[in-house]
Amino acid sequence: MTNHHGLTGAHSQAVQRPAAALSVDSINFSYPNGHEVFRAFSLHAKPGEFIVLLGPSGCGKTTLLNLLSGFQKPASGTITINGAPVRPEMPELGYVFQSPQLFPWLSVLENVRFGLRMQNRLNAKEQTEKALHYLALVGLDQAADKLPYQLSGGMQQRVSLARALALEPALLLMDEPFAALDAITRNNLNEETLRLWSELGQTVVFITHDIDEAIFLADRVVVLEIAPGGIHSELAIDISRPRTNLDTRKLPRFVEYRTALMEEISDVVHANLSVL
Ligand SMILES: Nc1ncnc2c1ncn2[C@@H]1O[C@H](COP(=O)(O)OP(=O)(O)OP(=O)(O)O)[C@@H](O)[C@H]1O
Repeated sequence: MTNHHGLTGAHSQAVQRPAAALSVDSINFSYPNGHEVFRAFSLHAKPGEFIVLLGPSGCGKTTLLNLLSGFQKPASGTITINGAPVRPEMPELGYVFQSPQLFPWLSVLENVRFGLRMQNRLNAKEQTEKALHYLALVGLDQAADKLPYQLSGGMQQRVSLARALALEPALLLMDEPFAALDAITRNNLNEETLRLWSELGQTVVFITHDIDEAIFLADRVVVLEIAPGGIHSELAIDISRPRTNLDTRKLPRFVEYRTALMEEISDVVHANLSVL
């Protein structure tokens, strides 16, 4: 596909890092005020696995993502990506946050190019080409010259997904990326996320408190305890891929998983009513 930037778009380049193995081994973490969030917590993701962390508010999901990305350090224990201790500037890491966090004064294209520019990756023409490639993958190459305010919330979150993917991360950390969107847009972006993941193959750690979203996306759903806790339970999602909103969400097995996870979350909440 050639666009008015005179550059080729989707499917012109498919340079991917291999997916990352993530190991969290027996970490302990408390905030400076003494609030303990993790005690001897461990989590492992295989390369290419799609893990969803599910838990009620306050169980430590965001804290865990900050630890996984190296922004916070555990007091003890280790977190490694492909065997190397995690650091925020690792090229293997990509992030998508709950709000798109786009620069309002930069075009959509420049927002997606931004990380490549900051990391001095590629020359200017190649950066633009790569940005357009990932914009095309999220269906927004035609919006390259628009400013963020000209896009809907869902489109802005697509741009932020393209920005993360343009760095070709081996581990993509997604912190409730679609929580602020309406249900229809969220379902569409769930489908979009799976399509991109099946194409690009990175390891994904996705945080949500939405049970249906967790089942739809995951290879494995990890239910977290209220802090200070650990893993309450895990559920392998044995539903074939590709998954689509129309077909997958009505499967009897999907409904069984939903009931099972509602019970797990209810256990977590009822065991901790005093702290919620
Ligand atoms: N800077 C901080 N200092 C002290 N305690 C904190 C700090 N940030 C978070 N906490 C506490 O740590 C626990 C975990 O917080 P965290 O934000 O990771 O939970 P969460 O599961 O992401 O919640 P939510 O779904 O509401 O965002 C909570 O009890 C929270 O009050």
